[in-house]
Amino acid sequence: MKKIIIAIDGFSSCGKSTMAKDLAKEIGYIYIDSGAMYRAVTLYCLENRLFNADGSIQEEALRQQMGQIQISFQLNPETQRPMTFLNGKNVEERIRTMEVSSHVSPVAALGFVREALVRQQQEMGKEKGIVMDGRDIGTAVFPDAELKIFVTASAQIRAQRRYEELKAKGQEASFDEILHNVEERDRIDQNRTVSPLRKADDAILLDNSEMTIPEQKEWLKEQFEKATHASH
Ligand SMILES: Nc1ncnc2c1ncn2[C@@H]1O[C@H](COP(=O)(O)OP(=O)(O)O)[C@@H](O)[C@H]1O
Ligand SMILES: Nc1ccn([C@@H]2O[C@H](COP(=O)(O)OP(=O)(O)O)[C@@H](O)[C@H]2O)c(=O)n1
Repeated sequence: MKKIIIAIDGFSSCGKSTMAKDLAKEIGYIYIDSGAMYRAVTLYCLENRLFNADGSIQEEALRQQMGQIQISFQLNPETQRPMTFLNGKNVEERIRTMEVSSHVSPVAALGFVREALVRQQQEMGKEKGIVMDGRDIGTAVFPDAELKIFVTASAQIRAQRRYEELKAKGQEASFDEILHNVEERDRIDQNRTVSPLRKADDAILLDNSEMTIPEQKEWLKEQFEKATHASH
């Protein structure tokens, strides 16, 4: 069967990666978490002190150093989940911290950062057979993707899901801090000039507020079967 490109965009912490990973595993596609790439660049900025005291970014320094930021993914054999590597170091844990979450959106709003990462993302998908989740996959990275999903859920539910995720990792953070970060990131992501977060006209909208993980997995598989069946 012809391999396609599947783009899963949407708001922070609604379950995009979970759905994308589950489907990719089931149909034997590559899975790419584009958000992890923006988080890795943000971690690089934190580790190389490219943030000023007021939280702004030393943009020129970062632009000069973009060529030295190598991001790659390796599958964790135990969990079958991808691990994110920054310049050869496994940073999967660190990129998920609230420190990175509270710095990533301004980094992701920089045009030269987006150009560099989108080029890499498009390279990864050139053979198709890929599921990629993020904010601009169906609008900017793969506008011709054969299947586009846009996921949303109430901010409260999304914050609750992230709260439980961090708690399970032993990264305790207050629900209010997480809710604020989720809403703040969505506001910045939707209002930036470069590739703002928005639903592609041909994307299928899913509000998974009331859906369980198995239900959303089933729903996505059905969309995939329709898309590949229709494309014969
Ligand atoms: N439908 C759902 N119901 C409850 N929890 C969910 C659901 N989908 C995902 N989750 C959980 O919510 C957290 C965030 O999911 P994730 O896939 O990382 O979201 P995103 O990729 O949109 O940020 C994870 O802990 C995940 O297990
Ligand atoms: N394709 C993408 C993916 C993420 N991002 C940025 O990276 C941040 C983190 O993305 P993420 O998918 O890891 O965030 P969560 O939805 O997991 O909280 C987002 O808030 C965006 O600012 C982006 O601009 N474009």
